Amino acid sequence: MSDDLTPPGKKKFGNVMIIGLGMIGGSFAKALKERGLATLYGVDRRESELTLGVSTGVIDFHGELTFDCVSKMDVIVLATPVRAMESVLHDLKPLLSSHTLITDVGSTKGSVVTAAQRVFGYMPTHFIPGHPIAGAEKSGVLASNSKLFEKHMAIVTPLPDSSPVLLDRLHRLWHAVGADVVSMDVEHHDHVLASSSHLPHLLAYTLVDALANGDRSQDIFRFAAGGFRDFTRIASSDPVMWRDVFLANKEATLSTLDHFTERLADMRTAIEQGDGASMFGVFTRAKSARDHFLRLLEQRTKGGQKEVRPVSVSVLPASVIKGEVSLLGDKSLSHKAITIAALSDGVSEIRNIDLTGDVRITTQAFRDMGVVIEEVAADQLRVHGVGRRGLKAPIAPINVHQSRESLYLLLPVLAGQTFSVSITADDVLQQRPMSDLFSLVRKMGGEIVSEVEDCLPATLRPKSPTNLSFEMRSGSERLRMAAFLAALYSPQVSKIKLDGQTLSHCEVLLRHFRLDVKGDSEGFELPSSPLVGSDIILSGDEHETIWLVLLATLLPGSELVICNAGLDSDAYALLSFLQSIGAEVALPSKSERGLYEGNVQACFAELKAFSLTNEQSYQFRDELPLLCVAAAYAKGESRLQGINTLPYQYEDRVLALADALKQMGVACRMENGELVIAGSVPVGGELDCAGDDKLALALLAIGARSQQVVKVNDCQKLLEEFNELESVTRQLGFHCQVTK
Ligand SMILES: NC(=O)C1=CN([C@@H]2O[C@H](COP(=O)(O)OP(=O)(O)OC[C@H]3O[C@@H](n4cnc5c(N)ncnc54)[C@H](O)[C@@H]3O)[C@@H](O)[C@H]2O)C=CC1
Ligand SMILES: O=C(O)C(=O)Cc1ccc(O)cc1
Repeated sequence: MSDDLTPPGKKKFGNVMIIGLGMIGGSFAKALKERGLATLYGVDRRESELTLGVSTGVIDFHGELTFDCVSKMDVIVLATPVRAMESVLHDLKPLLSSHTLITDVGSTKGSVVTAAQRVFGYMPTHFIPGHPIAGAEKSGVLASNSKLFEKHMAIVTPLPDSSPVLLDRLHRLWHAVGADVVSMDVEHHDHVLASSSHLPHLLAYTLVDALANGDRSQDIFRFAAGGFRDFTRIASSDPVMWRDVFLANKEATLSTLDHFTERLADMRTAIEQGDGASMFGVFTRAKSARDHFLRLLEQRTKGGQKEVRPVSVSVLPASVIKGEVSLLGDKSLSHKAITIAALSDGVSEIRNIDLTGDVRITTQAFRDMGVVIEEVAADQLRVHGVGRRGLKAPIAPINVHQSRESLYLLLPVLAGQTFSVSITADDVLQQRPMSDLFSLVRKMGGEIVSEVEDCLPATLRPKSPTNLSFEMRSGSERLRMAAFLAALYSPQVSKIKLDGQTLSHCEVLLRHFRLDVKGDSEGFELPSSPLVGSDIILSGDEHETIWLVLLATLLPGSELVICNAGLDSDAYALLSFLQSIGAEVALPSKSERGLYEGNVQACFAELKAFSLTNEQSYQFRDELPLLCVAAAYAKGESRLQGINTLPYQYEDRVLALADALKQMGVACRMENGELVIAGSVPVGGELDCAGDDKLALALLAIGARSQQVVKVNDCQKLLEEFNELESVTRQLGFHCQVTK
């Protein structure tokens, strides 16, 4: 019978007996009872716990280990200390029938399975062990809490012969009290828990005992600060329970204790020798690992739901842009700089770096693989590079969450390491084919396996690398950087053929870190030589630069100077195109590094209508929404060809912008894949960017000279990507007002 089809009059899980009505048994009973899911019977060797159990509403009835009582149970839960379970099973054996699910909550699993095998001579199919990963340092039925298991994990450790129907019931039971259920094999469970739970309890008990019995114990406890209290809370746990755990999980505890003892000895040596660098390395890695772990835990306990508060941004018309600004480095450049610095030999200082949003994901991934990364200031990092092959195997899969940028940088780097590693992502990025990237990894000679072809999650296995020869079929800057990183692992020289964009930040960055990248618009040759740690100041965000230039062009009276521009050839070409249609823009000249670096200046100018060829539409695909706004304010009819041949995400964005223009009273239409926009003054009003930051900036630009205020909704992503929006616009004297 399925547990969901409960007959009328019977509770969902029927009769449940808890043997050992202490803190955990009591909490489980209370959770089921409060939810009306079962009739609860308690058994305990202490009568007082049962009486308290009934009077505080934790259970319905005293139970008994008699045939009459046991045979009517649907579920029996063993919740005594682990070493008492064998004698309980012994008492139960003659009373049991195979329809009853027997499970336990013990902190060790191997010993419970062995106990059952000793009692029954085999592992009964209806005994399926379990373990909630929730608890406290308290004990006894009065400490029970019906919410204890909510949003915590419950591990089940089925054996090959376990009854599938009863296993399903066990899952449902834990799920019903709010736990997330995971399945694990017994041996793995005991090793993992030995490290994550048993060792910390051992250390806490030993520390308190060592200090309590030392010479200065009075003062040590008198002057103990919060750290001591935090570290030793679990030394108040029940001694019987923990003695049983260490007797029951001897081998796994010894192995994690040995590993820890070695690391403690290293730390002792570091202190003895005054080796601050080693200490610093351990402390930074540990801090970042713990911060990361706490963030994950917080996400889990919040049910994985980040609270998203809708944000709108309004641009107030009749403003001007006046003044000088420096912009923060863009996020994609920030990801790249961290990656290259981590793979360099030696220390790099990166300034003007954007450390917000998903840049943290790339940073964390390298920290998880042993790179020490210090946050010197809000926009400055010091990266202690470990060399191209110096990363250490992470203890868990690398998770890129929702960041494609992190994924494209990390995958080729991981494929070049000598260890096996898995890489995963949040649901939105999982199961999305990324054939270009996976094929790049295979071209480097890497082995990558995934359940769904060319999708995450995936596992990389070390293989001997081959010389990379890669032809880019798109102008994607992300893939270009991925290919350059892949080239770092070729035995000799790599060749990368390009399609489009002559100069990008990718090769400029690599050259800055002393890699001799040779190449031109056709393609590149990269040597297999080390990267050298270097200091760098990242130039200002190009997309924000172009947006500000457009605003200055549209707003009469504007005079804008952006001091720290660093334009690649596409950004330079786009600003030159704006010049060609009438914009008054002064551009910096080419620096030695090949970028156009220095000041960009702009002031008001009247724009002429223009035509974009198919090729130009593709080249400017990232900035097409801004060009559509330019067309809306230009005199005459502009034509943008080849919109229907763009990759779908760019086409969608242009079409969304065309809709917004229509809504603002600007005439535009599609004619054979060509977008035609007739310049006129937009009306103003409320628009929605559907969470797209690039679209949001363009929609705000529509409001530059509109008749009424333009308010753009759904701007959370925009503020995440351009978190200086308010401060920069305020500094330049025009107002973007953020409302939550
Ligand atoms: N305390 C915690 O945070 C967690 C404990 N566990 C596991 O849960 C089990 C119970 O732990 P707690 O509830 O914390 O302990 P507890 O001390 O609060 O409860 C244990 C109960 O078992 C009873 N008991 C002992 N021997 C018995 C026997 N032979 N027959 C009948 N009753 C007997 C005791 O009288 C007591 O009421 C242990 O196996 C422990 O490893 C699992 C997860 C968390
Ligand atoms: O009190 C705490 O922080 C714990 O660690 C609780 C705990 C104790 C034992 C377990 O098997 C599982 C969880």
